[in-house]
Amino acid sequence: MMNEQHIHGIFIPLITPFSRDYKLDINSYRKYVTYLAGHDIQGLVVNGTTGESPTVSWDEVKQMVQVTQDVLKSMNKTIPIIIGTGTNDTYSTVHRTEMAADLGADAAMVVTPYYNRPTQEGILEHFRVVSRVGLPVLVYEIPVRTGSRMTIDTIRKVLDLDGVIGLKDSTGDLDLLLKLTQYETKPILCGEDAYFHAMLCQGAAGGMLASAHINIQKYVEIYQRFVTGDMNGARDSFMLLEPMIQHVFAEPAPAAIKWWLAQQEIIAAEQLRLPLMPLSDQVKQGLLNSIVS
Ligand SMILES: O=C(O)C1=N[C@H](C(=O)O)C[C@H](O)C1
Repeated sequence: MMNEQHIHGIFIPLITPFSRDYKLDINSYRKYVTYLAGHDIQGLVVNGTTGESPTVSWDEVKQMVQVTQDVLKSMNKTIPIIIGTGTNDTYSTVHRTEMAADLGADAAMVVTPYYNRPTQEGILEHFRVVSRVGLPVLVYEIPVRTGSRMTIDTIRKVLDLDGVIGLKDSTGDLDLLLKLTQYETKPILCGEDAYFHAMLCQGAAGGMLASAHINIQKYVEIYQRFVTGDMNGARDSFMLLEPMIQHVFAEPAPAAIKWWLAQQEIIAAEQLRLPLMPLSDQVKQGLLNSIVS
């Protein structure tokens, strides 16, 4: 299982490949995970936002986790597996976190509860109850999707919970990060791709970044340069990625990532589940033009 020391470097939020008839394409998934595991990454996340979690069943999650474990074992790799278990219902989140533990996950990623508009106290209680399951919890704050936002005081209290090992911060709020990292805090991962370099500068421990699919090695290199003190090199390399990142998120993710993976023949089809739609031709062209090697 993971602990705070494991939260650093580049984490890949996995897509869920579908066939043309919208079924889980497990053969593509196997090939895709084999490809990813060949890189110097610190974690794989099944059933995150990039995995289209609102449209994926638990049975499909289970199949993907088992294949991920098989692939890693056959490659003799020990990359932690994090499973997205968060919902807006505390008790179903507890149940899914228990099932994730049974599947052998190394941690659960739990999003701030959405839709029911809980109070700060309710959000804290949600994380308190889920953290007692015993599977380490990575808290996922993404107000643009959840419609609910933790105050700095709530984030500190949530991070103080025993079973919580860190935060994935997709707020894009550098001031928040600065306030958190001013004092001793559990590790914080950047979850807002365009801010990766800026967040490293403000004390982030790494990133969980869908855009890293396009050039994993480059992201690993930026992180390595940063932690070894080559600040200018890290910044210059990241600047070259920025136009690509803009295109990846120009339309709802993970359309661009799936399209690119299908182009590379890493997965068979770029298929998304509705209501997500395929990438437009305009963004495909922009993305191709913006990719640097
Ligand atoms: O899959 C995720 O988890 C990610 N979430 C962020 C989002 O949904 O906007 C972006 C990040 O690249 C990965």
